[in-house]
Amino acid sequence: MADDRVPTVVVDDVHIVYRVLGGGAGGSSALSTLKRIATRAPSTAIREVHAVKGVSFTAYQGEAIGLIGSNGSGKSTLLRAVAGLLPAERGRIYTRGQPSLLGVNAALMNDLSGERNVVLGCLAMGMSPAEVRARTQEIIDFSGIDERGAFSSLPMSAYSSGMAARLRFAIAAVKKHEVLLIDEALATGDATFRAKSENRVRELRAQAGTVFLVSHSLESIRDTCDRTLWLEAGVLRMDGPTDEVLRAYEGFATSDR
Ligand SMILES: Nc1ncnc2c1ncn2[C@@H]1O[C@H](COP(=O)(O)OP(=O)(O)OP(=O)(O)O)[C@@H](O)[C@H]1O
Repeated sequence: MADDRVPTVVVDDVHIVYRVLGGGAGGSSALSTLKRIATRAPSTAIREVHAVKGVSFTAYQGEAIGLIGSNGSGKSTLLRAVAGLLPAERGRIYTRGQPSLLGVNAALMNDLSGERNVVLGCLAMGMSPAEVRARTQEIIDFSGIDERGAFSSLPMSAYSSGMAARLRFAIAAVKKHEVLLIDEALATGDATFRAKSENRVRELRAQAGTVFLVSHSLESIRDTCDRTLWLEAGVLRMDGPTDEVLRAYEGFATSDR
């Protein structure tokens, strides 16, 4: 059967390893350091964390893919690697266009007003100044930050974490992304905003992009994604239709492990 789907992300046997200073065997106390210097032994104070272990999958245009798994299973790490922010130790990641990572940590400037951050964020995403001017109000309205006062003219440092996350989401979601990576963004904000942002994810998906969503809210994943990847201890345990994967994951999460 001919496959006419367009691949947007190909992850081929990817391993990601963090190296942490000061966590190695042999200790990092003054005595062990002195011993090492005296014996000229190489420093052992680097510990490796093998966060993603041989993960492979292909994502296609028009798909919304959920990423689930226990705490520390490697979901955020994999997303950051797809965004090009972390190098793969082994294996390869191919992407169509530059994926945009929309995380709760997306960089905005705390000292600047929400409105100025909208302008900065849009320019950074490659929009023209005219386009930015035309869409600034729409972004602020979508974020809802002005619903309880003129917060858009206040510095971001005056925002609650939910308000800041909503503004970040509104900025990133205004643009059509070939590959949009969302890390827990939908978990922030209140129920009304969550419903709005879930709708926006559906729209982005309809515009033929690929959306990845990392969330601990299985409800969000169920409502937004038709395919789900389940990571456990860095290993891809299951990749398939959301309903099937969630059923297996729920069984795993409630069983005695
Ligand atoms: N900057 C870092 N340096 C060292 N180790 C890290 C770093 N970030 C994550 N890790 C480790 O990598 C592993 C995977 O972490 P990651 O944050 O990707 O998991 P996650 O599935 O997103 O977790 P959660 O559901 O808790 O957000 C964990 O063992 C974590 O301790």
